[in-house]
Amino acid sequence: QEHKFWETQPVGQFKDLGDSSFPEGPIEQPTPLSEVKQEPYNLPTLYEWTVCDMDSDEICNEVYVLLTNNYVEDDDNLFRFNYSKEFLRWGLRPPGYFKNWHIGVRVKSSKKLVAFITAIPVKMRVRDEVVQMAEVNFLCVHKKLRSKRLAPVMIKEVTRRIHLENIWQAAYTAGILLPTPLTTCQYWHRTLNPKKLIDVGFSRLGDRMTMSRAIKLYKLPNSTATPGFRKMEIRDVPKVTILLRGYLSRFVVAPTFDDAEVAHWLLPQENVVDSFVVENSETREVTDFFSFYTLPSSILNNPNYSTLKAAYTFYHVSTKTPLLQLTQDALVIAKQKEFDVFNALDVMENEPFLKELKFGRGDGQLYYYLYNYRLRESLKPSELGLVML
Ligand SMILES: CCCCCCCCCCCCCC(=O)CSCCNC(=O)CCNC(=O)[C@H](O)C(C)(C)COP(=O)(O)OP(=O)(O)OC[C@H]1O[C@@H](n2cnc3c(N)ncnc32)[C@H](O)[C@@H]1OP(=O)(O)O
Ligand SMILES: CCOC(=O)c1cnc2ccc(OC)cc2c1SCCC#N
Repeated sequence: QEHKFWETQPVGQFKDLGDSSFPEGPIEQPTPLSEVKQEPYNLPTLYEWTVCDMDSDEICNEVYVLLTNNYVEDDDNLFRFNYSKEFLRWGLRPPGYFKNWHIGVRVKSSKKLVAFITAIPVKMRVRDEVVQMAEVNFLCVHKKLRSKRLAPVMIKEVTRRIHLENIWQAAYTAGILLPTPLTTCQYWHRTLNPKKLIDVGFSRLGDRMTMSRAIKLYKLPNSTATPGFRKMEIRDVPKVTILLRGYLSRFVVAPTFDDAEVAHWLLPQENVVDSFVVENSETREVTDFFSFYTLPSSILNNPNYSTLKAAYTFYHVSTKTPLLQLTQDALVIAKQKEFDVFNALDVMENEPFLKELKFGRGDGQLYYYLYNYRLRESLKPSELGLVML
């Protein structure tokens, strides 16, 4: 099928699939910075570029409102992601971030924010190479401005600004198939509130499954089981950094985290990210770690519910406590915090515990992509150590 824009981009092309004669690595070489386009790409006349300063409560709110009404919906239009303002501030301002990579489009006359795209810097390891990349996310065009080829302009503009920082690779995900996925991942869902998921139409009662049986099926203990399981604190950062770096070195593609990045991404923040460590009471050693992030969704067209409270597994490391038990404890915490569902991708070593802990396979795929970087063949999800928001 035609990809008029993506055919022009340095990404693996569908026509080249199966041709393993290409070398692994960058597809295009860097351009001298003096040759990178200095001025922004042209927008249609009525629109103008704007930098969205996420420190400003007013602008952060405009971004929040645009995404709340126009961001990703599932195929059955049951849900639309409802990233919170504090989540957006967290996700978009990691150490070393660039304000002018938080790009908006406004209507010149009304100043209404009608489109958005972001990038953040990440040091990504691909096999044995650490490559400075950008993670591109939150691409959104207002529903009223769809199918006007605005997205390619947004993508070219964020690419230009990233190039100006002498960065030539990027990573991104999408729920749609584009040229050409690094890997294809599967969502899995662990029901915590069966009644609500049935009422909203996500889950169905099988013919032998009554509501009370469904509630019993998904019941969880009232407290965690692992001795030494506690909330992560700032004093844990150095040990968690060592644990996480060690664990992520197992995967073909994974981000590298220094202490500052672990502190940013993994220290608990209410309604944004929860993280736990297992500390051995004798040795004081931190042996395991688990985290999940909070991403609610608006429930569309339902008379009884407006919001789905969803937790998403983030990064975790198990060296002593079995991952199954660690995840079970995270489920217990999520249930205590009244999450309705606990979501996970089949990346890293997640697949084994998913089935054991009564996760159901979702019907949505998540495709991972690299920009301007070719791998000889696509990866299995278990070879990927990257979770994107
Ligand atoms: C070195 C640095 C490099 C940095 C850049 C790296 C690359 C970063 C890439 C971005 C990563 C973002 C990751 C991310 O944010 C996470 S995925 C979430 C994307 N956002 C949504 O789904 C929100 C709801 N949808 C919309 O707002 C619009 O439908 C969007 C804006 C999605 C498309 O607006 P539209 O009005 O529906 O469509 P046109 O403007 O007419 O444009 C159609 C063209 O856009 C291509 N398209 C559609 N959806 C795409 C998607 N999700 N990725 C990439 N490309 C996408 C499509 O294939 C076609 O090109 P083709 O003709 O070649 O097929
Ligand atoms: C109950 C299980 O489904 C979801 O949690 C959920 C919630 N909101 C969404 C909004 C947009 C959306 O667009 C693909 C999907 C969802 C999903 S399923 C895929 C995410 C996961 N796990």
